Amino acid sequence: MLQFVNYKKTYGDYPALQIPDLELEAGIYWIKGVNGSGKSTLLKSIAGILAFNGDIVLDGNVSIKKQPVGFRKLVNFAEAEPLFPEFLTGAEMISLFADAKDAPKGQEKQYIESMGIQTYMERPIGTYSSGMLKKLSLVLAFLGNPKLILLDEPLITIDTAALKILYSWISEQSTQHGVSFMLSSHQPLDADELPRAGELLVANQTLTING
Ligand SMILES: Nc1ncnc2c1ncn2[C@@H]1O[C@H](COP(=O)(O)OP(=O)(O)OP(=O)(O)O)[C@@H](O)[C@H]1O
Repeated sequence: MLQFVNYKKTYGDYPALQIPDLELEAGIYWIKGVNGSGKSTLLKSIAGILAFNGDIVLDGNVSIKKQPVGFRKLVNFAEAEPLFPEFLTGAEMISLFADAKDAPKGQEKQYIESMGIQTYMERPIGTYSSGMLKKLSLVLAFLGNPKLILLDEPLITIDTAALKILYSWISEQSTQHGVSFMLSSHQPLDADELPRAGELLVANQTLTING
């Protein structure tokens, strides 16, 4: 599903993360690692928002370097602490993302209703609490027809009801549409909800498949 080719990310002189050739099968992955090990660096690189050396290739033929636009249409990303323009409403933000991701018309409706965020869709994002913001960012990450969804710390700030809904979306997209997921989290994923999740460890400035 995802191939790393001589991947290397440095911040100035600091070698943050280096991945020799590695291929990940389709599936759901829990990215583990201590603070500062490089989890966000990894996810932001795959999301195409951080420059790096080497290449990342999706499904054997879509290279982030050679087909950056096509790659980004197939890979969605929710940041750990999302920042959106405060003057836009949630509905406007969703409309922007839906356009950019070529989302089927009306696709957002089921996610908005299921997450229960319809009551504040018309309010400016600047008035949202951190949990409301997180729920909006999770809805955005599911729009379009992604092959891979990257979720940085998705378990923080949302309430337990929202967490259950998120797990159900992940299971459904994974089993019914073959979407892969990479989730960074300091807490273990719920093994009852995502029984087949694999583990990736970010440590010693590299990424390894754990176990
Ligand atoms: N913009 C930056 N400039 C310089 N160094 C950075 C920058 N962003 C991250 N780093 C460094 O890269 C390393 C990896 O950071 P990263 O944010 O990817 O870690 P993380 O595993 O996501 O951490 P956490 O669990 O605390 O969120 C850290 O040593 C960090 O100091």
